[in-house]
Amino acid sequence: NEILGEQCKAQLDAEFGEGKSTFIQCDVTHGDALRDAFQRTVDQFGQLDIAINNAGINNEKNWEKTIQVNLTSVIKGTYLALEHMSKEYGKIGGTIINVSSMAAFLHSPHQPVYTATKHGVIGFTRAIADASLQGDYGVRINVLCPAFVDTPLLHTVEDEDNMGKFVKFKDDFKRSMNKFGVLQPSLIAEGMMRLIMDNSLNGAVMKITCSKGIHFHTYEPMSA
Ligand SMILES: NC(=O)C1=CN([C@@H]2O[C@H](COP(=O)(O)OP(=O)(O)OC[C@H]3O[C@@H](n4cnc5c(N)ncnc54)[C@H](O)[C@@H]3O)[C@@H](O)[C@H]2O)C=CC1
Ligand SMILES: CC/C=C\C[C@H](O)[C@H](O)/C=C/C=C/C=C\C=C\C(=O)C/C=C\CCC(=O)O
Repeated sequence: NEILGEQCKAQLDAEFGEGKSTFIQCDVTHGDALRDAFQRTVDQFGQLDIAINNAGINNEKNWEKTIQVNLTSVIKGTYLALEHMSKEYGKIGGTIINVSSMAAFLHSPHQPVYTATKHGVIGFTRAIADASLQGDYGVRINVLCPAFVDTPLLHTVEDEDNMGKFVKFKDDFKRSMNKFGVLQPSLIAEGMMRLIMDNSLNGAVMKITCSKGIHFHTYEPMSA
């Protein structure tokens, strides 16, 4: 979103001064665009410390595109970030956050493929975080799962162009929204800052909900 991206950069310029930020428009599914965006960032700032794979869509009609944006590009973004951060590549470490959703815990008939991608993001992130630890990459990799957040994405709930035949389940989805409430984006930013700053976190699954705020999912140890 070029307009919002430039507006965001202008706000950062006003707060922190010119030259501290850049906006690069990039379709994460498009050829080498994502690779180029990483390279241009490193060329401008000298190194990469933090990467957040956040782009996401909710399109059950073009569900292959949803897999490309929400899962394939998160994997691609993680691997590209590792090329610029991992000790494996002679770099100095860093941190990566992949954005999943509480949809990975509460499945809805309204968005089956979106839900599958968000499960995938958790599985991939936990496994690559283990690889980072055992392979001494020096990179912490965590996953963030917000519940409903007041952003344009949430307003596609009744949109047949996005939901396809599953739009008929919109009332089920809206009942969930009423039950669980809608978060403000500032709390998601707070969760992201915690994942960035807390050096003890790797492979963590952070959940953010109205009832419990910022907290972590715990997994039962697997017994034989
Ligand atoms: N809003 C919500 O209720 C929740 C959102 N999420 C996740 O949070 C993340 C951010 O979503 P929101 O800010 O809510 O939605 P949004 O629709 O406001 O923002 C999504 C952003 O992704 C960008 N994007 C979409 N396709 C892209 C592509 N191919 N290449 C590059 N950028 C692309 C859009 O331009 C937009 O800036 C997504 O991964 C979403 O699945 C997770 C849980 C709840
Ligand atoms: C058309 C809608 C588009 C996008 C919205 C996304 O689907 C979004 O990613 C979906 C979010 C779904 C959230 C669902 C559940 C929320 C649950 C709770 O808040 C439950 C409260 C506490 C549980 C605490 C815990 O289990 O740890």
